[in-house]
Amino acid sequence: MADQSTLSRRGIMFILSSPSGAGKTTMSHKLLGADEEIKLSVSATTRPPRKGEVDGIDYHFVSDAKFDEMVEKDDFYEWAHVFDHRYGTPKGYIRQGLKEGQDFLFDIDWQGTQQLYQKDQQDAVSVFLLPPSLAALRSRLETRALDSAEVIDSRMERARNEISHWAEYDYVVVNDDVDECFVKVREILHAERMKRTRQTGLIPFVRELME
Ligand SMILES: Nc1nc2c(ncn2[C@@H]2O[C@H](COP(=O)(O)OP(=O)(O)O)[C@@H](O)[C@H]2O)c(=O)[nH]1
Ligand SMILES: Nc1ncnc2c1ncn2[C@@H]1O[C@H](COP(=O)(O)OP(=O)(O)O)[C@@H](O)[C@H]1O
Repeated sequence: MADQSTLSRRGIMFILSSPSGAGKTTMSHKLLGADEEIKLSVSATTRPPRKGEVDGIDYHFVSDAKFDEMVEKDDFYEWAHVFDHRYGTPKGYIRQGLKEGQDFLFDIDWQGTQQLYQKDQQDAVSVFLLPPSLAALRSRLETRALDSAEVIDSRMERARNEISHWAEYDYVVVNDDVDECFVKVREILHAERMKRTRQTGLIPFVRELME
């Protein structure tokens, strides 16, 4: 007798986007800590590490020359210019992992989201986080205290442009209270795992059921 959790399914590319400071990193860390079935897709970036960020865990921090070389060798699933730097998703093990039922979490912007959808629509699920207000967004960037005033100003300028892409996402969640937002993000992931089209183990299960 199979119980549903043992039925095979395809993995999900679970994408979290938001304007900078709205809470993607916070939600990602909570999700990775609470859910054993999802792994972070670690991006490569030419941006310098922030205090507390670890190479290979938060990002692969690479030089401009190394990033050029990776683009040249077609090492990226997708890449984009964001702010003054480049960010990209290394191809690596993602395709194979999805086939084996591994879920991946992507903390990427709207440009990367569009590219992933073009490459693999069936496995992508995208969630856009909104701040409760622009004043709250600025205050979060200031409280995080990891960027200079100049960088914060440029991130606030970009916020309106990023927010304008909200309607391209499957789900939109307002991150007002952290815990409430996290419950919603988890519910989305749980429900998406149950989608009939992802559950490749259903056909043999139902066949056996009917015999
Ligand atoms: N397209 C794309 N965007 C990325 C990737 N990695 C990170 N980003 C986006 O780049 C932006 C800046 O990220 P970061 O410098 O870490 O600042 P944050 O917005 O405060 O987390 C965010 O919108 C990220 O979602 C990637 O691999 N591809
Ligand atoms: N719902 C929330 N209420 C108050 N502060 C929050 C909330 N969500 C995140 N934060 C704080 O806001 C700052 C920016 O969040 P972060 O997750 O780094 O955003 P992003 O990754 O989208 O740039 C962090 O200091 C984080 O602790």
